[in-house]
Amino acid sequence: MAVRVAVAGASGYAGGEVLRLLLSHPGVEIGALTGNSNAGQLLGSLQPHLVPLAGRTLEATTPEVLAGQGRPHDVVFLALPHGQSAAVAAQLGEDVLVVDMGADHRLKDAADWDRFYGAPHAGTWPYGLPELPGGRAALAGAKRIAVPGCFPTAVSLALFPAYQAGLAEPEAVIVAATGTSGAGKALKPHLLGSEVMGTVTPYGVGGVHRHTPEMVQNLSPLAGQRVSVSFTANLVPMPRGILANCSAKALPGVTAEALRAAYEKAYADEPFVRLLPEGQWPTTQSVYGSNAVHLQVVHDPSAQRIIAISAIDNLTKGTAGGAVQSMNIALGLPEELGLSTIGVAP
Ligand SMILES: NC(=O)C1=CN([C@@H]2O[C@H](COP(=O)(O)OP(=O)(O)OC[C@H]3O[C@@H](n4cnc5c(N)ncnc54)[C@H](OP(=O)(O)O)[C@@H]3O)[C@@H](O)[C@H]2O)C=CC1
Ligand SMILES: CC(=O)N[C@@H](CCC(=O)OP(=O)(O)O)C(=O)O
Repeated sequence: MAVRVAVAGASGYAGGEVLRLLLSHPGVEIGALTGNSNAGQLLGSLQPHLVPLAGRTLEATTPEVLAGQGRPHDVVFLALPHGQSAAVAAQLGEDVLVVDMGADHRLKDAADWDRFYGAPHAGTWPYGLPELPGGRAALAGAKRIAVPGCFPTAVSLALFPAYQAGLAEPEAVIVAATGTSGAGKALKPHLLGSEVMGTVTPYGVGGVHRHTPEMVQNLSPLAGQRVSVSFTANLVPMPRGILANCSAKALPGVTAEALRAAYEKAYADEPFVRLLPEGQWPTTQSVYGSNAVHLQVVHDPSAQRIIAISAIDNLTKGTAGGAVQSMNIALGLPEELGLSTIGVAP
C-alpha cells in the first residue's frame, strides 16, 4: 500500500524539489500540498515543471490539513522557513513521520542554536545524513527527521573519512560555491539577476555562517575532539549546485595512499557517494538534479594538507533528495527508491 505524504511549503524551492522526486517514487501517494501567501493558488502556476500536479490547489498550512482530514498522511515534509517547523510539527501526531527540511531540529547545542538562529531551541531530531557513521541506525523507524543543511551535507561527506581514519588535525578550512536557489524563492534584492549575474560574491565570512556549528557537530565526534571550522560561502551565478573545497592539516606520516584507502573504504558501499577516479575533479554540472555526491581527495605534501572536494545539487542531495533518502530508511523501504545518481548535462 502506498505511503500517503503531505508537503508543507509546496510553493517554495525545497517543496518543489521534494515533489519532483516524490512523483517518481513508486511507493508514494501525494496528499495535501500547502503554502502560505500562495494558499489558494494552483500549483501549476507556481511550479509549472510539476506537470502531474498542475491542477492541485495549495491549501493553508494548518495542523488539520497536514493531518489529512479523513485521509491521514503517513509522512509530512516541512519545507518552511527556519523557525516555522517546530510549532507545526508539535501539532502533528506522534505516529506521523515528520521530515523537516529546515534547520529547527538539526543542532544539539541550544547555545549554538541561540547564537546562530536567535530563537528558543526546539530540540534535536535524528539527523538525515545516512552516510555518517551510525546515520542509518539513527533513522531506522524514526518518526521525526531533521534534514541537514546543504553545505553541511557537502562538507561532512568530504571530510568525515579523514577524521574517522585519524588522518587529519582538528581544524578545517572550507571555501564553497553555491547556486542561488539555496537562498529560497522569496524576493531578496541581493538575488536579483542584475546583482548575481557575472559576479561571484562571498558571504557568511568569519565564522558567522549558520551552517558552521552543524559542520562542527558532524565532524567532532569522528575526530574525538572539537574540530574548528573556518567556512566561507560564495554565491555564484547558477541556479543549483554546491562545490565545497575542504582542507585540513594532515597528521604527521599521512601518505597519499593511506588517504585514498580511507576514502575508498568509507564509500565502498554507498549508493549515492562516488569517489571519482584519481585525477578527475567533481563539478556541479555532473550532479545537477541527481542525488549523487561526487568527491575527490588528495594529499598536498608541500603544505601537508588534505584537500577534499565535493559536489552536490543543493536542492537534491542537499535537501529534498536527502529528505526522501531518510524517509525511505525510516519507513524500511529500499533507500534508493525515487532517487537517481544520473545528472543532467550539459
Ligand atoms: N533552497 C535550498 O537549497 C535549501 C533549503 N533548505 C531549507 O528548506 C526550507 C525551505 O526553503 P526554500 O524552499 O528554499 O524556501 P522558499 O522561500 O523557496 O519557500 C518557502 C516556503 O515556505 C512557505 N512559507 C513561508 N512562510 C511561511 C509561514 N510563516 N508558514 C507556513 N509556510 C510558510 C512559503 O509559502 P508561500 O510561497 O505560499 O508564501 C514557501 O512555500 C528552509 O528552511 C530552508 O532553509 C534546506 C537546504 C537547502
Ligand atoms: C545561497 C544561500 O543563501 N544558501 C543558503 C543555504 C541554505 C541551505 O541549504 O540551508 P538551510 O536549510 O540551513 O537554509 C545559505 O548560505 O544560508
